[in-house]
Amino acid sequence: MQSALKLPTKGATMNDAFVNSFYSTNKSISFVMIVRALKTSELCVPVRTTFTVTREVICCFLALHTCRRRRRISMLKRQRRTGSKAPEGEVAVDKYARSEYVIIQQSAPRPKSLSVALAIFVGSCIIVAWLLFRGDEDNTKTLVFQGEVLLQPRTFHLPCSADYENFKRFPGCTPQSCGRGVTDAIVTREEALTLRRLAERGLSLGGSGGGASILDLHSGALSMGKQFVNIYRYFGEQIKDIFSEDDFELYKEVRGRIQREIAEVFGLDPSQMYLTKPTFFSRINSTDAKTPHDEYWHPHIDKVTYGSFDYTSLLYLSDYGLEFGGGRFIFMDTTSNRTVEPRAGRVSFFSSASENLHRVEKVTWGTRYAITVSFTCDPEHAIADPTLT
Ligand SMILES: O=C(O)CCC(=O)C(=O)O
Ligand SMILES: [Fe+2]
Repeated sequence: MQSALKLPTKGATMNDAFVNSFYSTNKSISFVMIVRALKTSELCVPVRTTFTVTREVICCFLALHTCRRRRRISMLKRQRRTGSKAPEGEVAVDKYARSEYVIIQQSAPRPKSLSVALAIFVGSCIIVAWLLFRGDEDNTKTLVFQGEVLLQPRTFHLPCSADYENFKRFPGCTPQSCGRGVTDAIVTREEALTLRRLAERGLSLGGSGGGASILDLHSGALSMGKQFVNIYRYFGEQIKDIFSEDDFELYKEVRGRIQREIAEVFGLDPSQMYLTKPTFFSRINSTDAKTPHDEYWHPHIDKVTYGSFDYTSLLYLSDYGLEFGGGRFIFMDTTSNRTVEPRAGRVSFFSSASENLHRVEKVTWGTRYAITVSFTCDPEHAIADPTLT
């Protein structure tokens, strides 16, 4: 934000120089550079907002202080000229009083404007902190913002639910410790956009009449109106004009990276984890649902909904807030909701039982693309990576 505030440089005090440097586009001062870097970087919006607000407050503070000081200096000069006595509390202007830099030794109590500026500064900080850290009415907090870039996984550990006791245990895979994680470091934006083009091409062959369409490359299931068709059967050899071997290779490669990341975070043996079904691309827009298949927003537990899941991962292929509104992923914890804002290339993963009850917000505008990639510990539920042949 470029402010109109521009103090004259002639006769400037130290504060003038400092204030001007905040707003100068030419002078290089490290703080200005940092602020500018923050503005253009992909750091989260609240951080940028905090910096902007703080910068504005500091500038107001300095400007106020400078005005006050100038008033006092001109008053002292006037008193010298007219020979009148300085008021109680004011002190001498030193021998450089007529030069450009004026140093005043203050014995007077702190001027009122300083206290006011300080109060404004502290008040603004409190308001900004409140805006940043308050929850919504339903106590919703954001785990990861779209504008953040997580170069290290952000992980959260949770006690495992009792659900796992009802299933056979597989050493090296069955969750000992449960939780969730998000990372932007294992799939690049370019890879995500390539996969999104694959989803767009595939889904353009069909698509639900409601807001949610899926394409499952493994089973071939594609939403079509109010039902599903099998793309491999329906389109036969034609499918090779739509998808390439490279597309399937990329899918396999990305799936492998996600598997290794989950294994690392949960302390598992990746060779004991298997891809399971369903594993599918989703495309969601704001069209009203026509069938229950379109109702993606209901709270659910993946292990209950899909049976074989032990670990769920979601690879997002589009950006929340830029390409669609709504559509945030919400973990529904006992006393609060935690959201993940989708970002192209972002991978969110979690243990699939009831410690991770979740839902997706309704998409309010635009189109949201994602892939659900799921893993099981049970070799009987394993599926192979999808292939073209
Ligand atoms: O797309 C998402 O963010 C979540 C989808 C989901 O919950 C699921 O596929 O089970
Ligand atoms: Fe789910």
